[in-house]
Amino acid sequence: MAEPELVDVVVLGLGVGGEEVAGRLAEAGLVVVGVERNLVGGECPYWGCIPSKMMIRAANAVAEARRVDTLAGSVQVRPDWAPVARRIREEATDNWDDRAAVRRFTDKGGRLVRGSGRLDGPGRVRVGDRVFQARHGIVLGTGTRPSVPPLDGLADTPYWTNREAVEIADLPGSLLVLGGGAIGLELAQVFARFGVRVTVVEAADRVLAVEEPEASEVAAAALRADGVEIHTGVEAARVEHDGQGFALRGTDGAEFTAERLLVVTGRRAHLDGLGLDTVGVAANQRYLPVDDRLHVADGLWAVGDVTGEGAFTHIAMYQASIVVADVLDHARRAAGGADPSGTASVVGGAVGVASSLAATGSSGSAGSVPRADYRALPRVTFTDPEIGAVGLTEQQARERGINVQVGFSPLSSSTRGWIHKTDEGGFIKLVADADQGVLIGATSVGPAGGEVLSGLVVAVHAAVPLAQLRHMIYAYPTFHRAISEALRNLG
Ligand SMILES: Cc1cc2nc3c(=O)[nH]c(=O)nc-3n(C[C@H](O)[C@H](O)[C@H](O)COP(=O)(O)OP(=O)(O)OC[C@H]3O[C@@H](n4cnc5c(N)ncnc54)[C@H](O)[C@@H]3O)c2cc1C
Ligand SMILES: NC(=O)c1ccc[n+]([C@@H]2O[C@H](COP(=O)([O-])OP(=O)(O)OC[C@H]3O[C@@H](n4cnc5c(N)ncnc54)[C@H](O)[C@@H]3O)[C@@H](O)[C@H]2O)c1
Repeated sequence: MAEPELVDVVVLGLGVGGEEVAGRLAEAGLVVVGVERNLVGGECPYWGCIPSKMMIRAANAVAEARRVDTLAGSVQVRPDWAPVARRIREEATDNWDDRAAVRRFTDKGGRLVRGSGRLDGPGRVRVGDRVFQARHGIVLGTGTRPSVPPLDGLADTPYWTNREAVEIADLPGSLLVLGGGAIGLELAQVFARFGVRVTVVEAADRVLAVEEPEASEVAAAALRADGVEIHTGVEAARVEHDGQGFALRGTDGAEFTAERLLVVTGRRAHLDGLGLDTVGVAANQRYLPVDDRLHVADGLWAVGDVTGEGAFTHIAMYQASIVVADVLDHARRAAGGADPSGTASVVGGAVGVASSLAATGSSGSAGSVPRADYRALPRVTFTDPEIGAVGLTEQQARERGINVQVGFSPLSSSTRGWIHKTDEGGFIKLVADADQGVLIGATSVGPAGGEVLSGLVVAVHAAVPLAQLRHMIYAYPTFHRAISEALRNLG
């Protein structure tokens, strides 16, 4: 067996969260090995947020141009996928090549080990026949993969996941989308706006079922207006592919056909084959349970989608800053004692950083390491209109026994909504804790729903008293001014 190589920290998986942790710890002077088996940067830049938002930007340009017909005369729009595919290939993903990301990491002092890593006992990671012993800890940021339902016939067909959908050079004539969640809705609207005949099949009784029912209604109506067929409450039973196209049959016998099938029915964490059992952590869990400093076990942290705290890039980045502060804190405290391994110079780097952080009050002692707080977790589904939400939905708040007040205001009744002609709908919905006198959740749907959300995130995060929110000045005529009306309607 190879002699273990002694390092400070090993980060397994260099997606959004892992790369951030590994890069910042390396910049802080620790000896950091980052292990990545695919592309440094992970799902978001190559097959997730960035290319999908480029697709959305293009599709929204098409839709906005068509709105000229209602507002300003007439235009003829002939959508073409070629510039979108080219932009994704050349600008977003560098043809799915991570050389720039690798350089970004190694320039910070990190060491990249390409391969599939697994835990090999406490503090140890194995990558092929190389073994690393991490003095200060291991961080797991292995992300997720599509969770594909075990439907009869599906496995043997050339179905798409988000990866194939993002990589296409040519559009299909028709597309079945299995799953009406965030990915399904965003991509369904894009393809429909480029002329693809799109059908969404969703098992729950509404699309985007995790958000407010009013948001689901607006999203469904907007997609239908773009020509998308939506079938909710349909349990898929089996799939067939005859070389030309797909047929999807529901348990009720309904059949849907299309040239292509996109399966976007959620994600599952990469935990199998990670060697979790070698450190006493159960491997058969859906996610890795973590505490508020992202600890999984002694000397073991997790970051990003694997934690199950919300599969969003901003959650991975938020958690990463906590992990960085906590690992540096551990390194500083370890350096305060004896240095059995004799890598004092490396630890000296960590001590330097940790103590200077302590001096500025931003980290450095256990008490000042920030703790994760997800009360004001924001999420935005980038359909048009955008669906922004923060904190609890009305139903979640009621299920917690909170004395709930709800305020609602349709965008169409605000001056800006009326001027804009928000035919696709939009609204502000507020969920307040009447006893505490603060907002605990909010939804903002509209042409700039994700941007309008920011003020509501501050309100929930900082528990700004309702009285103070009511006596704020909201610029006229903005979309966000609808918040003041929703506040007036709280009851
Ligand atoms: C289509 C789509 C659109 C999205 N849009 C948005 C959006 O608009 N906004 C948003 O906030 N979020 C969005 N997301 C979610 C976002 O992409 C994820 O939340 C984010 O990528 C999570 O980062 P992560 O570091 O946890 O994992 P990942 O990005 O999945 O990275 C994990 C990395 O670990 C590697 N890995 C796994 N196992 C091992 C192993 N054993 N050894 C070595 N390497 C390993 C993988 O190869 C991968 O590179 C979207 C996702 C998808 C699929
Ligand atoms: N804008 C963003 O921030 C953004 C965009 C895309 C994805 N994401 C992240 O990625 C995650 C995964 O997205 P997703 O859309 O794959 O998952 P999701 O969990 O959001 O939605 C999956 C949908 O598929 C449905 N479904 C599951 N099994 C089914 C079946 N057998 N038949 C029919 N429907 C079925 C579910 O009821 C659900 O509505 C999201 O939860 C989100 O965290 C974020």
